[in-house]
Amino acid sequence: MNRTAAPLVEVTGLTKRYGDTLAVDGVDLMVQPGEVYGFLGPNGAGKTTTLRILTGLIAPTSGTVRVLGGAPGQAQVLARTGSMIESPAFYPYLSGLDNLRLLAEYAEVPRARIQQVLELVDLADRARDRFSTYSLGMKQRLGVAAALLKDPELVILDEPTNGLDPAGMRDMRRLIRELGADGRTVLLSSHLLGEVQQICDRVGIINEGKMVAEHNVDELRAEQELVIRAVPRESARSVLQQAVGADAVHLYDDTLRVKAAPDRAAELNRLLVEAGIAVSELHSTERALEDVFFELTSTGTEKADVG
Ligand SMILES: Nc1ncnc2c1ncn2[C@@H]1O[C@H](COP(=O)(O)OP(=O)(O)OP(=O)(O)O)[C@@H](O)[C@H]1O
Repeated sequence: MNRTAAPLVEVTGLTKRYGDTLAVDGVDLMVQPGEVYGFLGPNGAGKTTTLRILTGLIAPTSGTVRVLGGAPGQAQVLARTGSMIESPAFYPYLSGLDNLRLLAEYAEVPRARIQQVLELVDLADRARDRFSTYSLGMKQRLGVAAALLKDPELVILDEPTNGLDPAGMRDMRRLIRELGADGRTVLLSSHLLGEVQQICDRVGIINEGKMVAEHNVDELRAEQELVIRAVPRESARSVLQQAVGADAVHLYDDTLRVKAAPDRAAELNRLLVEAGIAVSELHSTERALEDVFFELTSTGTEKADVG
């Protein structure tokens, strides 16, 4: 990630008011080149409103917004930005391919690019089928394909996995990770902490229009706990303490809780088994978004840019 280059998205003191509703309340947000940034918050937190402002669909009430060094909605900014805000609109009786052809013509994108984006989103095989026959996951992927037509530097996706079944979610997560690995900058919104943890480098948490925290995702991951049920328990505790440090292991009910990322589970399991300890349960705790909010808000509003 290039930290010295200018941020692709720079938002300061952003506010949007709808009548009496303050949908966005003084949000600061920076997205750096090459990062996958997750904008996380419950329904109604102000995510869609913020993304609509960033793509020039609506104007802010106050605050400054720079996207790719320009104002949102400017032609040269739009040319370098791909977005999918809410459900993408396509002609149901046209194929995915024909829908993309129309968009490519409008955006003056060479036709050869269409095949590339269809392959990127894994829709090449079904490209000639009518849009109306697509699963929701395929419809969303076509939306991402459309967003990628201009080969944009910045991709903005509003709740890209919303409403998808587990397989559809997995495909979409994989696709977004690929976009990030490709060096593209991605800003996505989600209400699912687990999803953001799997896809993003950094996460900004928004609640009731305000940014309550901004974190490097590795940090959030490090805060996760593994739950381990093993006998004899004291031997298990000492094996785990040797592996991850005494402070990172504690007893809760009749399980051991270990502050460690889920990807250490296999290694810890192996250490326990090698020490002759019987492990009957080992899983990571799914920290609910509400828990994270509770922790963040109970100690006052935190805003720490750790990127
Ligand atoms: N066009 C509008 N007119 C009036 N109020 C609106 C409008 N759009 C959004 N709001 C309100 O602004 C607040 C933030 O909505 P927003 O859609 O940005 O939240 P969100 O975090 O994207 O949630 P969701 O995932 O449910 O879309 C909500 O209280 C919503 O009701």
